[in-house]
Amino acid sequence: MSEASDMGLVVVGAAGRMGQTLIRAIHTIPGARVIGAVERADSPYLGKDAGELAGIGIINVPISDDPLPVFAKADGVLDFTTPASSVEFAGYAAQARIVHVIGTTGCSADDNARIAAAARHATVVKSGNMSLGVNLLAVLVEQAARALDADDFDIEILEMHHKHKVDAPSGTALLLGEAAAAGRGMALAGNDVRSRDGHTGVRKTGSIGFATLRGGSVVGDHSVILAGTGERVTLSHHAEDRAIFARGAVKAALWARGKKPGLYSMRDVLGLS
Ligand SMILES: NC(=O)C1=CN([C@@H]2O[C@H](COP(=O)(O)OP(=O)(O)OC[C@H]3O[C@@H](n4cnc5c(N)ncnc54)[C@H](OP(=O)(O)O)[C@@H]3O)[C@@H](O)[C@H]2O)C=CC1
Ligand SMILES: O=C(O)C1=N[C@H](C(=O)O)C[C@H](O)C1
Repeated sequence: MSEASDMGLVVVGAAGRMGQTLIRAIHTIPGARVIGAVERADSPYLGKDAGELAGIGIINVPISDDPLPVFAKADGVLDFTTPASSVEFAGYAAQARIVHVIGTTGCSADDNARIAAAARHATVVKSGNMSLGVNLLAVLVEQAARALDADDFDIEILEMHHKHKVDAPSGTALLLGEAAAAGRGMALAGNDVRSRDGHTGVRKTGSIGFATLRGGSVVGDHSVILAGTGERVTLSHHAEDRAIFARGAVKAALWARGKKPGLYSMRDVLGLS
């Protein structure tokens, strides 16, 4: 049963894997309701009911290709789409002065700068992973990296995702890399090794390596390995259901409602900062 005070949310990319998972999640969470659903102009799903597509029955929200009128009547937007689309949606969310939760990964430095600029007017929560478990893992990784010296322990990050994923390393792997770098008191940029092939030479002390696996239907597996001489510490997270990301995104939207414009992280939302 929805209330007049419920947060009205628009799901962009409503027909996608996360879009449909979000529609189902919002349906079960008190205080939020779906008031709009957006897809690309040439989507075969335009005009279809977003609830029916997501398998929860008709919710009287047709999928539209025109974000502006939908954003104008919304309190927030949940966005798991593509980097270019998220930059565009950030501009519209800023115009409408609403909450924008961004789960999209693979954003360039330029994309992130544009989103940060939009966050002067919109309340933006952006994270490479919206789950409680991964954000707790990031805190643990930071602590472990701080406790285990770079001269004694090498940090490698391994991730596996389904065969449809288009970006690498995953947003989560990069988030965990940032946490490890913060624990070591250094920047990730310039210390990351994103792939290895051929005669690479020996490992550079203090670098953070990434390895990417893709296949099948894996929702998302991440391991941070701290490898010493004669011992290894491995900190891992295994996502079994996309609902963990969707519930985190709705939690972020409800948390951000009424907060002043700015760029926030899931660590802020979860009180783990
Ligand atoms: N932060 C987190 O916790 C998580 C992040 N993600 C990230 O979310 C993103 C989406 O993942 P996933 O759902 O698997 O991908 P999908 O490809 O299944 O879904 C993306 C959807 O967005 C649509 N879309 C693309 N551009 C636009 C646009 N301009 N306007 C409206 N709709 C658009 C796509 O349509 P079309 O297919 O027609 O192009 C598609 O339906 C990825 O970057 C992924 O890494 C995923 C899970 C968790
Ligand atoms: O594309 C996905 O599916 C996922 N993407 C995010 C990432 O890049 O880390 C989060 C999650 O692992 C699923």
